[in-house]
Amino acid sequence: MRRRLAAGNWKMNGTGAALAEVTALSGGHPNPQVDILICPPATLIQRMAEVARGTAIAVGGQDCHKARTGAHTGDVSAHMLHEAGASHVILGHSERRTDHGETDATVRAKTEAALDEKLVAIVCVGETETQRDAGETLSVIGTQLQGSLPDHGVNGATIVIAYEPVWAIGTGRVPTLDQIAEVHDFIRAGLVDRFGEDAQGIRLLYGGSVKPANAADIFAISNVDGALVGGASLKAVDFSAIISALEAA
Ligand SMILES: O=C[C@H](O)COP(=O)(O)O
Repeated sequence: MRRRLAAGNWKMNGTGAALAEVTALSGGHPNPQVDILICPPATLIQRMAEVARGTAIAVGGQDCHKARTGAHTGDVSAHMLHEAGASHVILGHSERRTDHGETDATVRAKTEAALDEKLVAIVCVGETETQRDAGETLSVIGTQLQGSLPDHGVNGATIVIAYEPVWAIGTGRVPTLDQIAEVHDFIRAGLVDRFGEDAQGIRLLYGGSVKPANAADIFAISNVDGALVGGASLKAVDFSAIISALEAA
């Protein structure tokens, strides 16, 4: 049985004042029936880890470099994230793929670096609207998965997959429940085909305009084990409602 996961991606939002949201969230969920993760900007990871210590909230990064140390101005390594108190890292988010030209090979190298540091890697995949309209969704997802995941060390304790249709991120548009189910079933089958029965333990998150109002319907879908939430994770009141929906699913 996979323990469900509510993950918040704060993206480039949040300064010190936002740590109050973590305190509010932990107060509302002292003993949650699901895992809760927040991935703040790198500048807040250490402080958030201190605020979250002793609570049920885990803290993660939004990216890492493939190298452990070195001359890479502006980058943060998996080793540094771990040392700052992170237990997870989001990799291959479509905003990284677009803004920073990250390829599947880049994501794979970063995933290997994360696993080396015992960070859980949340590997993101998703099609653009053009690709969906062209009927390419499953082939795009399959290619991204094949290229972004290492051949070894992939199981439910090390990897989470987030399916995020690019056109649904921050737009208020959400695929139909059948469309989400189709992709999640496809991802599960592909993971089991490549990694064997261990892949049954890998959690699959849906991401893209998840809100309190649509969370319950999405969480009722087979092979949806939680969500990667952007905008609605910034305020404890919204994220809390999504967590409660996941607990009830
Ligand atoms: O990582 C999170 C996703 O990009 C979803 O963002 P959103 O919930 O604001 O659409």
